[in-house]
Amino acid sequence: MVKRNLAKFNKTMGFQISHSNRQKRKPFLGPETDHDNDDGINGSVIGRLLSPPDVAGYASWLLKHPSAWSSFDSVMKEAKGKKVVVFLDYDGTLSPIVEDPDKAFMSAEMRAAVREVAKYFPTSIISGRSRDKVKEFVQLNDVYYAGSHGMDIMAPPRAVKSCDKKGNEGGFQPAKLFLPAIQEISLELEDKIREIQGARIEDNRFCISVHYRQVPPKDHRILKEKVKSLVENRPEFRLTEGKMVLEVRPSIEWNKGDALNYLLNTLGFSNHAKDVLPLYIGDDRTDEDAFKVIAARREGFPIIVSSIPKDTIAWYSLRDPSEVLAFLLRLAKWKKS
Ligand SMILES: O=P(O)(O)OC[C@H]1O[C@H](O[C@H]2O[C@H](CO)[C@@H](O)[C@H](O)[C@H]2O)[C@H](O)[C@@H](O)[C@@H]1O
Repeated sequence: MVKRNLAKFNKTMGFQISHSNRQKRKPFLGPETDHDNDDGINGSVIGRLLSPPDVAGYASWLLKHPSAWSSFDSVMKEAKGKKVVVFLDYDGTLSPIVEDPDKAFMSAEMRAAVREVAKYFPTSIISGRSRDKVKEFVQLNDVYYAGSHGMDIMAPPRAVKSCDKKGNEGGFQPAKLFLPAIQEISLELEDKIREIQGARIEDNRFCISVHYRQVPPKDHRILKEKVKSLVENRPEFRLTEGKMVLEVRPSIEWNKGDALNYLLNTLGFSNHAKDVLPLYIGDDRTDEDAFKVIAARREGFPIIVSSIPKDTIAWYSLRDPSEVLAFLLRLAKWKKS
């Protein structure tokens, strides 16, 4: 049985897989109650040993979300003669998930790969981090940056079409009016979680992350309850969950999917243009909003980064940031040749 599962797994990894999931996609089921164990921290490398049940589960998940790497040639056939526009998430996609959010550095190889991709395709990074922070990590000029889950967008000067009231070229900040309230709730959160060992707050400008990766598991529930109760009393905010992080954000209808559409427009591509194929790579729940936008277009490449089976509407998958790196290099090479 184990042998058969392993053989199936190898076959799945090695051969091209049909993309029949595109017709039979399951809807995204929304946030689960706990999101503690799905990020493969310390395990997110190619060649990680999977236990037999993992192997079988991952192999059958791969049939629904084929590897964008293994099926590269057939996937990219669709892109011939069309304009591919690249969107990348940061944490868990361009950098591995690490204990300390301040140390989620991107490797020099990954930076070079993104630089190479940006030479051939319009490229944007859409992150939950503050825009300044993600730019500090990425250190590239020729890409667009959208921070705070898309609530803080800045285009590079070469593609800019518009200025905001202060003359900031290409700037778009739909949650600007919330800034004073965000600062207030940030102080309240600090106060609420002060006593919980390991809990930390990250100021992402238009949203706030409450991290619990370093909180002892016995205290997770209490931390979540404290944050939830605070947000429940502030209707101008809502709560989303990421990888061992709670994210407090303004209750506006704006997410990574809206940012993707905004950037497509800024680049001069109509949202419905048939010759434009958005490619989005991301690993977390907030990335599902961007996958949803691509799925609604029925064309493009929504790619989830995961080394374990998970609920997603992405059509394709990559195991971890090292596969993302390999995929990006191949994408640039494909265009070059
Ligand atoms: O949209 P993203 O770029 O993926 O940002 C989402 C959150 O990523 C960061 O937190 C996650 O990565 C950390 C570093 O690996 C890890 O320690 C943490 O547990 C993860 O949740 C970032 O720190 C958050 O502010 C972002 O919202």
